[in-house]
Amino acid sequence: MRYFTIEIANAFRNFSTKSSPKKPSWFYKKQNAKGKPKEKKQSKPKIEWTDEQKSVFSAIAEGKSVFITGSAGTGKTLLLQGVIKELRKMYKPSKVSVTASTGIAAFALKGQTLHSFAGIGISSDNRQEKLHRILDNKRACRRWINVEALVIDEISMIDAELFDDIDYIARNIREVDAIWGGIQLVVSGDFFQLPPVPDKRNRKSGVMYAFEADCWDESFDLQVELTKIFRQLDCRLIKLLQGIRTGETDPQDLKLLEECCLERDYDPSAVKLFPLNGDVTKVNEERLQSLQKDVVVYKAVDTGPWKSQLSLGMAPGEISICEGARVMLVKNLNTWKGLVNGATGTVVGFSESEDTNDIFPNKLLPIVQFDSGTTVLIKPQLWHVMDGDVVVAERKQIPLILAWALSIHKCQGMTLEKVYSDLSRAFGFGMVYVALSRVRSLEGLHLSGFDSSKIKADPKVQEFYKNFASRQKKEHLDDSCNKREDCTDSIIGVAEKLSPAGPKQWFSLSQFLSTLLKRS
Ligand SMILES: Nc1ncnc2c1ncn2[C@@H]1O[C@H](COP(=O)(O)OP(=O)(O)OP(=O)(O)O)[C@@H](O)[C@H]1O
Repeated sequence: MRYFTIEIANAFRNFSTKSSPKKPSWFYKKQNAKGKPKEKKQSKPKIEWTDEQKSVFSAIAEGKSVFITGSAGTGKTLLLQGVIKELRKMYKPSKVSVTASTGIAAFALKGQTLHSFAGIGISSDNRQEKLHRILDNKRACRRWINVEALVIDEISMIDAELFDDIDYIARNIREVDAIWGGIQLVVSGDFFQLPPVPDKRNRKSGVMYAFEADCWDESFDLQVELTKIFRQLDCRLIKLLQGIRTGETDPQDLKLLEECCLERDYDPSAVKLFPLNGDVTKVNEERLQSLQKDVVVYKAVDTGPWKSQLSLGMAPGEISICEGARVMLVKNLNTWKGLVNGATGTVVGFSESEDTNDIFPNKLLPIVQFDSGTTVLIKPQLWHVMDGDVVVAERKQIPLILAWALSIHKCQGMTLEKVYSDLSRAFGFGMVYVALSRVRSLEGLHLSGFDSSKIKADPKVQEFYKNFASRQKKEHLDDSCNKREDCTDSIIGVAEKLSPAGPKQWFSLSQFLSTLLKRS
């Protein structure tokens, strides 16, 4: 097997272009006057926000701090993207900081990790030491003073102590003795998904999740649980996943899972999900080598002072591919055509780039046939690490990773058509749920090494959501009582105004109406 290494900025210099592969017919279709493939203008699919999602937008517009939660596939990330747009209109874009607990989630929102925003790095300092470290860091201080709205995604992986530390830092640096120093906070995540990485601190204190933080309740004016699931349509799968999420599966659900374990013809287009990284690398390397084709290695070009942050995201520092390799897109290229983060396909060849841009002279780019049927020439893309609205690092790379196998940690947040998961080494809370909730249908799910003892939900999280549901129910009841009283008052008001002989003659009718409405 031969390897061709390509550094994107000098791409393909090492690669002989004399015998460049013949371009497929689709490549020449729809050329415009300048000889470039003509992109047909596509309208974006329309999003119909649900009432729950709309309630978040209203609260945001009123300057409220909001916690958005809900099962996998209820649209938390999509909603967050809409909210970020609104916040940027309300404040200046530079005043809105977008963060997440993991690099992958942060990149998906074009943000940065919470640690890097806060200026605390990965440290085990106590609260005061952290504060002093930030006070010595001018850029971090400026960020804290400048920010008006802070977004935090994938909150399930932030631990309670860090959540309290950051509130303390915000108050002290901004010198505002109000919760979070007066910042509008928007937090999103599902505590039934992957938990914080256990460390010495949270093991010792026994306090783990952000909702256990002292400042949690005070941090939000509104906490919303999204209930409409968009990712799956099959009621049986939705019920099964709800049971796995909360750790309460019934025998019928388990039977469905057992059927997914039955020997079926292995579908090579399914993504293999493993709990451990070692298994992922092994499978991908073995499959690549088994193809016995010339391999092209794409090396990312990284620039900017925060380059080190780039490796935390999904865009690989280096990717080796060859014809026949199974790959996955790690960036949304065209939502309408289904070329979205998580779309899988096969490399069917390479083609010389027609891009005359100086930075990319004569490049061979992979041609991928996606499982949806679309075949596309994949061009290099840019990923940014942002500090507010300033780009502090940039990566240029082909937006692909090998996709025979993926780790369950990496797939959190993705939607996948077909999954083959070996759960024999699944560990900890939420792992089985995260793996299984990626698929859209039962037909797309194939399991091995599964036994029901691997389904684990933390009792603390169960308790949190039980209280959450009863609180929401109570708030909903109070709200509808208030609305009903308002409605009764208006009807009585109208009746009194309409009375030709004054309000008194209408009294019995209005009293009757009032009693009726209050009773109903
Ligand atoms: N209001 C909506 N109308 C139409 N589609 C929606 C809506 N909200 C979400 N979706 C779609 O539902 C799917 C799942 O959404 P999303 O990935 O945001 O869910 P999530 O709650 O963040 O999931 P996870 O917890 O697994 O990360 C996406 O394909 C998204 O486009």
